[in-house]
Amino acid sequence: MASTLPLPSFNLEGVTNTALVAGVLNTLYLNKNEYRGDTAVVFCAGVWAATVGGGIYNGFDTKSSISLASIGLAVYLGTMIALAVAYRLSPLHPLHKYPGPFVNKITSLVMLKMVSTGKRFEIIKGWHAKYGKFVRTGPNTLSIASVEAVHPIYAERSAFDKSNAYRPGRAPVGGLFFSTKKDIHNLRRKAWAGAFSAKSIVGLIEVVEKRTDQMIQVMDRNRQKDGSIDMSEIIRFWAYDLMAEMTFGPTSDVELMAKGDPTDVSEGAQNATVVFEVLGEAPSLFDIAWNLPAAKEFHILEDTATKLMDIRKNTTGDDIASYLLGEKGGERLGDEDLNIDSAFAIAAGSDTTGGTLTILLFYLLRDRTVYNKLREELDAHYSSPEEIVDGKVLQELPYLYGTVWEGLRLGTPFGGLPRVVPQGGAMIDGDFIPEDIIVSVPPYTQQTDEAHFRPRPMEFLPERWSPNGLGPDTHTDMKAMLCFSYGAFSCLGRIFALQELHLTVAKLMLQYDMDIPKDYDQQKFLDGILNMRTTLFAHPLKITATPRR
Ligand code: HEM
Repeated sequence: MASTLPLPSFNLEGVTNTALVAGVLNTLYLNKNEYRGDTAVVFCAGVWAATVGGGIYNGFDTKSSISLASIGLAVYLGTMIALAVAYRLSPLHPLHKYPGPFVNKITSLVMLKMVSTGKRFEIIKGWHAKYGKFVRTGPNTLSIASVEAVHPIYAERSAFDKSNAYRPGRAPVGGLFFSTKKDIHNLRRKAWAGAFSAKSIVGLIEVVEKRTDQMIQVMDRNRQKDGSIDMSEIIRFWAYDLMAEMTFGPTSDVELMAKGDPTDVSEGAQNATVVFEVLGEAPSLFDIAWNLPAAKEFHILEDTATKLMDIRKNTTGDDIASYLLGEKGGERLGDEDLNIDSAFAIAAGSDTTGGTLTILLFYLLRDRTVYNKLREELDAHYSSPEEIVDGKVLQELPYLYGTVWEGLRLGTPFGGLPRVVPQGGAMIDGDFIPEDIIVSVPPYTQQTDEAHFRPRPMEFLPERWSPNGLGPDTHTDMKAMLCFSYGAFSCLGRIFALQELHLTVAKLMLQYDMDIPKDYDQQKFLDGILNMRTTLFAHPLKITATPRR
């Protein structure tokens, strides 16, 4: 092969040997050290350009120098890829004994592609059914379908840090959600905690009441000629308006229910969440993507939040911003952190609740027995939506409580909650897992497993949450519910979200006779649920809703 190249063989040999050695050394280095994707691209481009320059300097023509540099780069990258593949498949790899799809053991790009389908939740569940409790989902990642794994990974004091899947490309590190180290994250969480105290929640729930009343008006206004209403969009707009007001108080002018979404704030934010979720499987690619013109998309919500925060800074109020700005005591966050955290507040509370509510409504409306039982329970306590004055009391209504938890069980938007095994490794459900391995417990697999929820784990049956359950063989294991996660990084809005869902479902039920249109394709709706830390609905939910009085 060398004789066909227009290069003196000693140079070709020199370059290939150097590239080979560099490839071996770099593989050894990268096995223990992190690298940034964009830096790697710049490094390779720099070495390639320097080799071209060196060739020209040594008297070769440009074409020969480019060939020489390209061959060198190919040998360098080829060596690294070959060594990585050999190591990942060899018995020397710490995850060698764990089963999983063959190609997943070689490259994390398979997971990236799989996550981008929006069906990670179902695919992972299928893998656990095929391979068992521990599944090797990537070269260095394990999915562990086990209630025993939840404590060591998420809940204990020694629980693990978040993985690089949370590293937001090249964004300045910071922000509650994106702080991967527990100690740094703890400090930031303190700034937030007051916003969700029992006292603050009372004020926040008033916003839910007001916005849900507005949603009812919008539903009436947006009823189509055939009587149907597109609930996916209305719920998305409701959730964004609500969270923006909770975050910025009355200074928020995110009014999607009133004005629509001409600048695609809600879609842009959802797309950004999807990109974060997908590229989180290959953080080095995220570094590269961050520098591309398309990265504008990531910032639509942040730009909106920055503008609103600039206005909000000039006033005071009882909103989430008041805690981040240090108005209620505590330290004020720096400007960059304020912008990131306020954008995150809107995304964290809107897509999650909106997606869950949409899926909950679908299941509730399609089963008339479930629907009628809930209606009976609510009618026995209230004669109109206006009579509901305390969202907390609603959680004492057993059927409503079961309805909300079934919605959370089947509608959870988080596919995985990846964490890194700390130095020295850790015992997880009887297995010693070495340090630096990325582990996660898959929420949907756990929440729909017959071992934890029986009978009929795939069915929406609110009774399973009541004391008598679905009969003597009922098993409902709250510990298997990962929808809000556990421990240091768990959902701060959990108590609020539960009240919000109870209140909204109760108000809609008391306001309307609701149903799913006869010709609505229910299977298409289910097939179109795409979960990527946010829930996209490829086939929007349509319902009918006639005022009851
Ligand atoms: C059904 C609704 C919701 C679900 C299922 C949900 C679920 C979650 C989960 C699983 C996490 C942890 C994610 C991870 O570790 O990757 C999380 C974090 C968080 N959620 Fe929620 N959430 C919901 C609603 C809300 C609401 C309404 C708010 C605010 C009002 C909120 C605020 C937060 C915050 C601030 C965090 C970050 C906590 C931290 O990093 O310390 N969530 N949520």
